[in-house]
Amino acid sequence: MTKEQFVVTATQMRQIEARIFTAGMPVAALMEKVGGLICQRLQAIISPGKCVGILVGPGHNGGDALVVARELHFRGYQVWIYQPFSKLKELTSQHFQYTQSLKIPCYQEISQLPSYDFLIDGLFGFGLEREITDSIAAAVNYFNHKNQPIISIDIPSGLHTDTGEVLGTAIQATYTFCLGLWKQGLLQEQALPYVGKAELIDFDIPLADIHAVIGDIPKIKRITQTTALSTLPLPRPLITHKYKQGHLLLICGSQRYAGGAILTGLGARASGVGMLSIAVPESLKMLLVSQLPEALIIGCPETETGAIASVQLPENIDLNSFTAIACGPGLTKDNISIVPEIIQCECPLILDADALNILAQIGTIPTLKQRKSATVLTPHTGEFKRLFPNIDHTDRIKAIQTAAQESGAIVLLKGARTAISNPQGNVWINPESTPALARGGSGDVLTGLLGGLLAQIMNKEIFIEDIVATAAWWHSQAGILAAQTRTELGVDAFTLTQYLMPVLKK
Ligand SMILES: NC(=O)C1=CN([C@@H]2O[C@H](COP(=O)(O)OP(=O)(O)OC[C@H]3O[C@@H](n4cnc5c(N)ncnc54)[C@H](O)[C@@H]3O)[C@@H](O)[C@H]2O)[C@@H](O)CC1
Ligand SMILES: [K+]
Repeated sequence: MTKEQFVVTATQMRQIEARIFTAGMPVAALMEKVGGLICQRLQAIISPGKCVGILVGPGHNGGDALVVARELHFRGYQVWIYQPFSKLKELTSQHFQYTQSLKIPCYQEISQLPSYDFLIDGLFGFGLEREITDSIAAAVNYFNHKNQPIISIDIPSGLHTDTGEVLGTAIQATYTFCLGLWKQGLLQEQALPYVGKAELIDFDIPLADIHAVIGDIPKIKRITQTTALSTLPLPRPLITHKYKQGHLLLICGSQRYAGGAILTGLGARASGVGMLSIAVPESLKMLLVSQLPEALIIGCPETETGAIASVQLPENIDLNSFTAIACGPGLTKDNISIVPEIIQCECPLILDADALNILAQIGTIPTLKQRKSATVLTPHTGEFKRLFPNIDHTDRIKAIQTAAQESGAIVLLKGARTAISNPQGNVWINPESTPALARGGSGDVLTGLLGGLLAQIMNKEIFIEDIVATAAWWHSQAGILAAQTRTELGVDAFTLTQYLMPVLKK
């Protein structure tokens, strides 16, 4: 595993740190090393001679900031320090004393501060334990309103290290240099407006110490390009045929939402699945044939309102003929009997969109308990709340762990930081996405893509959860690539499907 994949809480980081110190690494030496690495990155961002304000807190986050202040001072930057605390931790205090002997200007009141080009935020790191209040809160708000770039050391001051919640107020960083290992809070959706561009500063924590604290197989992992591309493109043997490369059944669409079926189909197409069958209301059949000529389109009897009344498969085929089924996009809730019918299948099943709304209506847990094989639920926040009304979702990671455990399903909670949990509580977080994907139909594309990937892994040694994580990564990377070429407003769901392949070619 690479360091980029690990995610830690404040407690875990403290335990890892303690192991390194117990093993003999001097605390001051580590701070010096970290400060030096931060400086190297800063010099690439801030040109020489610029004025840099350094915000110094009472703990070791402030200590890091003081090492940075001293180094930038010697590298020819105009540095000043804002340090409003009466009591500092010992090491921090020593560094502070030295910066004062160097005559680096220091201020305690924001009213006295000179102007600046950049700000380095070393107020609080993972030691923040309560809300920021009073004059410190006022200072944080003052710096945020200045609209000058801020670089936060470890985590924007004011964010909860684990949940990403704002404790009182928080620095809105332009960049966050996360130290050593990714802090869980930086990957939580609510932290996003504060984190800016986040990068990891690796300071050589021994793998043995990481594993000793978070286990051999970490509970929470960041999805990275390396992990995603370890399964993509799915390998194909030289001698094979279409049915050996997966047979996916999509159950989707209605007269009201015909486009959802097409987009789901196009997502599935991009997965490379060997055979694609799509069950839609009979009246949509020709439309689907014209859009997806390679797919077997199954016209189903429809309700008066134009929804699928029942899934009628061709002769010699039943639900167990497929290697995966995905159900939901564009279904409507007009016929709720469709979900109890589909969950009888013995292959992996994805439930999305209206299939989730129906599931919420008929009872999530008792319905899913009847399933014998894997189920993947792909709700957005609104659907999640309907499915699991009793689960507090302030901490999205905890929420999906609880949901997955209660339901026995793999839960993929969509959002700016899509997160996935399996019933054992193992979590995968997608660390990169784009608001360009906040658009009708983009979830349908994900369902098709995921379905197609799931259908193909049956005889391969790939875990379902890993392929779910891969699908989330692939989908968001396609959105990012499309937004880069077409702007954030140019990524409609159809366009998105056209950028899935280029992600892999890149
Ligand atoms: N984990 C590691 O291995 C390393 C950690 N380092 C730095 O050390 C930091 C953690 O240092 P600390 O544990 O000293 O913690 P912090 O520097 O995050 O701050 C803790 C201090 O702030 C005070 N405090 C907490 N909440 C407050 C509030 N709301 N208002 C006012 N005061 C408050 C605490 O009493 C304590 O004195 C990391 O974030 C990182 O920057 C680095 O120096 C090097 C290596
Ligand atoms: K900070």
